[in-house]
Amino acid sequence: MAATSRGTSPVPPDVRPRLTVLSGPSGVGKSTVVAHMRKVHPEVWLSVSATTRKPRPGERNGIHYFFVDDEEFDKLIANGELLEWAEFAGNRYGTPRRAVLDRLESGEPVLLEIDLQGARLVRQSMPEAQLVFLAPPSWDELVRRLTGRGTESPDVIERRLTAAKTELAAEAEFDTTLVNTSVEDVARELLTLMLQASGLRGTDG
Ligand SMILES: Nc1nc2c(ncn2[C@@H]2O[C@H](COP(=O)(O)OP(=O)(O)O)[C@@H](O)[C@H]2O)c(=O)[nH]1
Ligand SMILES: Nc1ncnc2c1ncn2[C@@H]1O[C@H](COP(=O)(O)OP(=O)(O)O)[C@@H](O)[C@H]1O
Repeated sequence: MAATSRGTSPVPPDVRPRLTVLSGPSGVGKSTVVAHMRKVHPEVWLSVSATTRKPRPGERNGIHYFFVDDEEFDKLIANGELLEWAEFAGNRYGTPRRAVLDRLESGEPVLLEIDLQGARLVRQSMPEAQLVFLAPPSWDELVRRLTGRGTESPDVIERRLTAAKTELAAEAEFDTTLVNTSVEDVARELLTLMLQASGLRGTDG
C-alpha cells in the first residue's frame, strides 16, 4: 500500500503555512522518515528539541536532541525559550523558540517532529501551521515496530502504547494523514507538503 493523504487544510489561501508539524504515535517511524528525508534533502531544516529523556545509543547531543536535566528544562520554560513543551511518557520535550522563528522569518520551510500535545499547542499559537499525522499501516504493525526497535523496556513500551491509543484517536485534528508503509514514499510526500505550504514547488527527489 502506498502512502495516502487524507483531509484538506482549513488554512485560508492568503496565508502561507511555512511551519509543518509531524506527529504520530511512538514507533510509527517519524524519526526514520525524517532521517531519510534529510539524507536525500540535507537542506531541509528540522528543529532540534530539548528533552529530559536520556540519550539512546547512537543519539548525539545537538543533533537528535539537546539533552538537558530537569533544572535546565525548568530554566528554558521560565525564560520563555520554548515555543511549546509537553510531558510524554515520563519525560519533558520542548521546541526551542528562537531557531524556529529565525528560520520562518527568513522564509525557509520548517519542520517540527513533536507529540500530539505539542501539535495542539502549535495549532493554537500558530494557526497557519500545517499539521501532518503519521499513521501506522495497522495497530499490530505499530506494536511490532515499537517492540522491534529494542530501545525501550517493556513498561516504557506499555506507556507509549497507551499514549498511542490517544494519539491515533486524534488523527482527525490533523490537516493530512500519511500512512507509513514505505519510508521513501512518505518522506517524498512530506517534503512535497512542506514545499507546497511554503509556496514553493514540490520536488520528485
Ligand atoms: N511536544 C513536543 N514533543 C516532542 C518534542 N520533541 C519530541 N517530541 C515527541 O516526544 C515523543 C517521544 O519522543 P522520543 O522519546 O524521541 O521517542 P520516539 O518518538 O518514539 O522515538 C514523540 O512523540 C516525539 O515526537 C518537542 O519538542 N515537543
Ligand atoms: N515504513 C516502515 N516499515 C518498516 N519498519 C519501519 C518503517 N518506518 C520505520 N520503521 C521501523 O520502526 C521502528 C520505529 O521507528 P522510529 O523512526 O524510531 O519511530 P518514531 O520516531 O515514530 O518513534 C524502527 O525500528 C524503524 O526502523
